[in-house]
Amino acid sequence: MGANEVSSSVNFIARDVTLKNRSHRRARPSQNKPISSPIRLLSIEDTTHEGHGVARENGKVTFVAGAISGERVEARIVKEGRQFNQAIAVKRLQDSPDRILPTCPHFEQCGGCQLQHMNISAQRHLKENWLAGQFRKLSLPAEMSRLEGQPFGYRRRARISVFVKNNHAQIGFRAKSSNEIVDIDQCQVLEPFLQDTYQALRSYLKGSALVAKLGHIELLYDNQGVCVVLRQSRDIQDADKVALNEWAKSSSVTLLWQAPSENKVSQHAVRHYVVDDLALNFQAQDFIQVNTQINEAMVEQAMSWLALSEDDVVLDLFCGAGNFSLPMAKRAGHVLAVEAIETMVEMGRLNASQAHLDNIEFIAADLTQSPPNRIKKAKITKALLDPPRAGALEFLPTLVRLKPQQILYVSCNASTLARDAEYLIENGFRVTKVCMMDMFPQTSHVEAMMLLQK
Ligand SMILES: C[S@@+](CC[C@H](N)C(=O)[O-])C[C@H]1O[C@@H](n2cnc3c(N)ncnc32)[C@H](O)[C@@H]1O
Ligand code: SF4
Repeated sequence: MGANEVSSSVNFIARDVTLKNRSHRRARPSQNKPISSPIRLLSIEDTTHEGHGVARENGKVTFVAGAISGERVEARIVKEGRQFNQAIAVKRLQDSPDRILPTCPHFEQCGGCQLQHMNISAQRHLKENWLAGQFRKLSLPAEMSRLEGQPFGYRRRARISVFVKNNHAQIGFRAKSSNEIVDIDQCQVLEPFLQDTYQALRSYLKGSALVAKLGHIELLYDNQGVCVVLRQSRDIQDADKVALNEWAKSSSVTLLWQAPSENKVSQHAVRHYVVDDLALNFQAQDFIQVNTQINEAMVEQAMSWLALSEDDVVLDLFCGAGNFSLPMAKRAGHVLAVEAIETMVEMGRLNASQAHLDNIEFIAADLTQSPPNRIKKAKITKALLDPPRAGALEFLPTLVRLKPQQILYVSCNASTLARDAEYLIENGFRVTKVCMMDMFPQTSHVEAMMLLQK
C-alpha cells in the first residue's frame, strides 16, 4: 500500500469528524471554537470487533477510529469520558501487517461494512477472539472451530434505500456515522448477479421520475434467479411501470411492486433455494439465511454435530420455512418444528410435502409466550434453536423440562447466546462444541453455533 493511499483513508475520517463537530457547535453555541485538542502518540494494542483501535494510557482505554492493533498513530482525542476516550487517527506512523486497502470505494462512508481495512484472516481471528470474550463466563472446549466462505460476492439478499434530496436521487446504504444515505454505484459483497442487476436498475432509476416514489429496493438471488421488490412510498400508475417491467422481462428479473399500503408484496411470490439437496420454498420477503455458501456449510455441520438417527425426536425452534427441519427429518425419526409466522409455517408444510417427508410436524407458536401442550408435553431427544437477536430466554425453562440430551444453538447475537447458554449450564448442560460462522465477511457481524450436551 502506498503512502498516498494511507493518508487518503485517514483524511476521510478527519473530515467526517469535522462535520460531526459542526452540528455539535450549532447545538451548543458556547463551544463555538475549533477543536484544539492536542495530538497524542498512541500505540494500538487491540482492535474492537467493529474495526476500531484500542489504546491504553495509564490504565484508561482510548478507542481510536482509523487504527487497528499493532499500529502507532498520531490521534486527536474527540471525546473524553470518565471511563474511556474516543479519538481519531490523524496520521499512521506504523501500519499493522493486517491492514489492507479496502476493496470497495465506498468503504469509508458506507455503514454496510466495518472491516474491509483488515485482511480476511485477521477479520476472522478478530471475530473468534471477540466471540471468546463474549463467552468468557462459560466453560468452553479448548478449541473453537470456524465456518468460512468467500470474502466477497456472498449476499443473496439486500435492502437498498432510496432518497431524493434537492432533486438528486441517492440510492444506497446508510452511512457509517449518520442516517444519511450513501449513494452507491456498486456493492461488492452482493452476489455477482445482484451486483449486475443493481447497477442496471440504479442507472435506470437515476434518470427516471419514478425514483421519487420509491422508499427502498429489495434484491434477492435464489435458485430461480434474481428477484427485485420495489417498495413504493407513493402510488405509481401502471402506465409508468411499463418500461421497468419490460427491462425486467428482458433481463430475466422477477420484478414485484409493493404498494405503499402493503406490508408485503401482494403477489405472494413463492421462490425457492436449495439446501442439503432439498428445494425450500419461501415468500420473497420472508427470512432466509443471507449467505448461501455458509448456510449450506452450517446445515451440514448441524447435521454432523447432532448425529441424528431414526430413534431421535427433534424439536426445531424458530424454524422458518424448514431450513434445518427438513434436513433433520431426512435423518431423524420425527421433527417438531415451531415458528411464529403462520405463512412460514404453511410454507414449511408445503416444503415437507414436496420433499415427501411425512415425519415433520409444523406448529405455529410464539415462543416468547406459554407454549401449546403439543410442545410442553413432547417427548424429544434433541433440540435445535435458531432464534432472532433477542435469543430464547422465555422458552428455556420449557426446553430444560423437555430433557433433550443435546441442544444445538445457532445464534446471530453472541451476547444473548452467552446469556442463554449460562442458563442451560446452570440447568445441567455443558458446552461441547463452539463454532464461529463468518456469515457476513467484511462486517462486524458474527454468528455462532454451540452444541450443549446433558
Ligand atoms: C434467525 S431466523 C431462523 C429461521 C430458520 N431457522 C432458518 O434457518 O432459515 C428466526 C426465525 O424465528 C422466527 N421468530 C421470531 N420470533 C419468534 C417467536 N417469538 N416465536 C417463534 N418464532 C419466532 C422468525 O419468524 C424467523 O423465521
Ligand atoms: S456494503 Fe457494499 S457498498 Fe457498502 S462498504 Fe460494503 S461492499 Fe461497499
